[in-house]
Amino acid sequence: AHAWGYGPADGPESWAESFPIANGPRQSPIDIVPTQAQHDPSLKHLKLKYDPATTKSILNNGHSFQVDFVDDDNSSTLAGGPITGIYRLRQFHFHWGSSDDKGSEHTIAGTKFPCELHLVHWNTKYPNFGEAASKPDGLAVVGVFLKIGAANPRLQKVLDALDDIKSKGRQTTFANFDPKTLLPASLDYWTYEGSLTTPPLLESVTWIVLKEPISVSPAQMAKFRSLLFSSEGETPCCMVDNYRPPQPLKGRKVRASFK
Ligand SMILES: NS(=O)(=O)c1ccc(C(=O)NCc2cc(F)ccc2F)cc1
Ligand SMILES: [Zn+2]
Repeated sequence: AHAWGYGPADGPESWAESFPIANGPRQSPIDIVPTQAQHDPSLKHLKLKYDPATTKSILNNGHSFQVDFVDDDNSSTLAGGPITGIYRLRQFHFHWGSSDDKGSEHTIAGTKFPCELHLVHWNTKYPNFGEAASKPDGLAVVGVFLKIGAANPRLQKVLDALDDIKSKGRQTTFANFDPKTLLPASLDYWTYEGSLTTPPLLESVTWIVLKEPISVSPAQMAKFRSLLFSSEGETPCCMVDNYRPPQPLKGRKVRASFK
């Protein structure tokens, strides 16, 4: 079985043993260098349409926690931006650190943020998420940085559900949540062709990383860090530092939607 994690024995430095694509040509995350990104005036604005009624559940999957959405119709979709066609929202999740000086997967000119949100969408030209995940244009993930500041009331609704999913495998219903409330005022973004940042590391993701972060308070970060990687009954292991470090750009261009 491909048991992987973020520890010294099963972490990002050893993923290539089971997932050789880890050393592939379009791996994620990357360090985004704003001065080297090229403004592309042909990039469209992002069109996000999310229906809170599609919210299904919240799950601790042992690597992060995710809010899952019903994706059997086009109620919650992403279009425009660098992508062609319509992509359906499947789930969103986060990556974070054991302290506020690290935790994000993408970095901006070497700057790490304490947390990063990923909204995962799949291309409706394919029959389902699993099929789409194996195609070069199959997925689109919107990344949003979180920076330490005032408490974020919209985030709090998600964090209040974490007490019910403390350990790996725990899942509970979660309803009527609008992920748009987690987005910053500006939808300016950088975009590049990349991969899933966790095994199976498939090179099927068009990354759309928003320039403007949203806020999170130190107390709210403590809530993220109260989750466990471990299952109930196992030796408790805090869910922290569940981020992959930046990967080689290998000649890829990063485009900016803004000047
Ligand atoms: N951090 S990230 O946004 O890049 C990311 C997004 C989704 C997944 C995922 O769905 N994994 C499970 C999974 C992957 C598959 F490729 C097929 C099925 C499946 F469940 C992994 C990483
Ligand atoms: Zn992610």
